[in-house]
Formats: sequence, C-alpha cells, structure tokens
Amino acid sequence: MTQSQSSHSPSATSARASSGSLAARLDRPIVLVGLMGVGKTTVGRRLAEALKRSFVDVDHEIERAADRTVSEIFATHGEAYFREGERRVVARLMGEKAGVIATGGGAFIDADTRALILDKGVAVWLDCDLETLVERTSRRNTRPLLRGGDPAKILAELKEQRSDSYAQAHIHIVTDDGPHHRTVSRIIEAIDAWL
Ligand SMILES: Nc1ncnc2c1ncn2[C@@H]1O[C@H](COP(=O)(O)OP(=O)(O)OP(=O)(O)O)[C@@H](O)[C@H]1O
Ligand SMILES: O=C(O)C1=C[C@@H](O)[C@@H](O)[C@H](O)C1
Ligand SMILES: [Mg+2]
Repeated sequence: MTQSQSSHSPSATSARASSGSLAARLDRPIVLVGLMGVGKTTVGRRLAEALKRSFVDVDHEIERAADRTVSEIFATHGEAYFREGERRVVARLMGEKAGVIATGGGAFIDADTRALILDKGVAVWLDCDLETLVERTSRRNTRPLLRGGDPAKILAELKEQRSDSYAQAHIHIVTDDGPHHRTVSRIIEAIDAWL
C-alpha cells in the first residue's frame, strides 16, 4: 500500500485519532504476548510508532546483553538459563517509562514474569490460527523450540499448553493477514475501551 493510500484510509485515520487520546491517558507499558510468529515484534514496532512511544523487543534485549543469539543461548546454556535472563529483562523494562514491549513467546508462561506484567503493564494477547503460525515461523530458522521435530506439531502442542496462560492477559486480539495498521488500530481501540 502506498503512503497516500494509507494516510487516506479510514482505519489509518482512526488509528491516529485514538492514538492521541490513548498516548495521553496510558501510563503503563503495553506488553504484547502470544505464540511464536503471531507478530509481536512486527506489530509492536508499528504500535510504538503510532503512539510515539519507545519500543523494546525482549528477545533482542537478551541477545544484546548476552552478545549471542537466542539459538546460541539455548544451545550453550539451555532453556532455564534463557528464562532467567528473560525474567530479569522484563523486570527491568516494567520499571521503565511506559513504552511498547514485545515479549518472546514463552515469557508470559513463566508465573513470575506473568505476574509482573499483569501488575505493572497492560498485557495484550495477540492470537491467530495455527496454520498461519506454521507458515510464518517457517520463514526463518531462528526459533530453537521448533527445531526438535515437526514445527506444526510442536506449535499445536504449545498452543494447547499455553493458551490458559495467555488468556490471563488484559486484552485478547485475534489477528488476521490484513494490513498491520488495522491490527494496530484494533489494539489501540481495545486498550482505550479497557482503560
Ligand atoms: N499481520 C501479519 N500479516 C502478515 N505477516 C505477518 C503479520 N504479523 C507478522 N507477520 C510476519 O510473520 C513473521 C513472524 O512475525 P514476528 O517475528 O513479528 O513474530 P513474533 O510474535 O515476534 O515471534 P517470536 O515470539 O518468535 O518473537 C514475520 O515474517 C512477520 O513479517
Ligand atoms: O515461545 C518461546 O518459548 C520462544 C519464543 C521466541 O520469541 C524466543 O523467546 C525463544 O525462541 C523461545
Ligand atoms: Mg518476536
């Protein structure tokens, strides 16, 4: 979509209008949670732009601090070590100025991390169907949990195991393959209604 089409579309206009009021009223970080490939990083960055807030991706923060990729951390130190780092990074971010935070897919499953996010932030569960997750995560081989077998089966199991935890988020958004600005608008409207 071109810039001029986007700036004249009704949903882009309504995203701008409601982002103004939300930016003034919300004093907590917006924390995106949900399964691998649902779009937390992609949508989170655009949401932050719409709200003129800072954006932090927890996976990227961990990689920066460790000077290693997520895959290397899993391979060298194991998942428990990664979760500890994840908990520490989320705790630090939740104490900082209100911005937009994209978590890694497993962060909200850890009970301590989840409690912190629910206490100090507004948790938004991004959700979509399994086929879409399988297709999107197949584009890059950066997710260690999907390497141990059939990614479709692993994602189905994770969806089953994790949905009760994700459902504790303050807000639930079922996304589609539509333009990102539409998802951003829907998140802003849902937070406005929640406030
Ligand atoms: N609404 C969307 N429509 C089409 N493609 C999308 C959408 N959202 C995300 N994608 C694509 O899906 C892939 C995965 O998205 P992204 O990395 O943002 O997921 P994530 O939720 O951050 O995953 P992880 O938990 O592994 O960090 C990317 O290639 C991204 O461009
Ligand atoms: O769902 C998960 O547990 C993960 C998702 C990714 O974002 C990374 O945090 C890591 O690959 C683990
Ligand atoms: Mg991500």
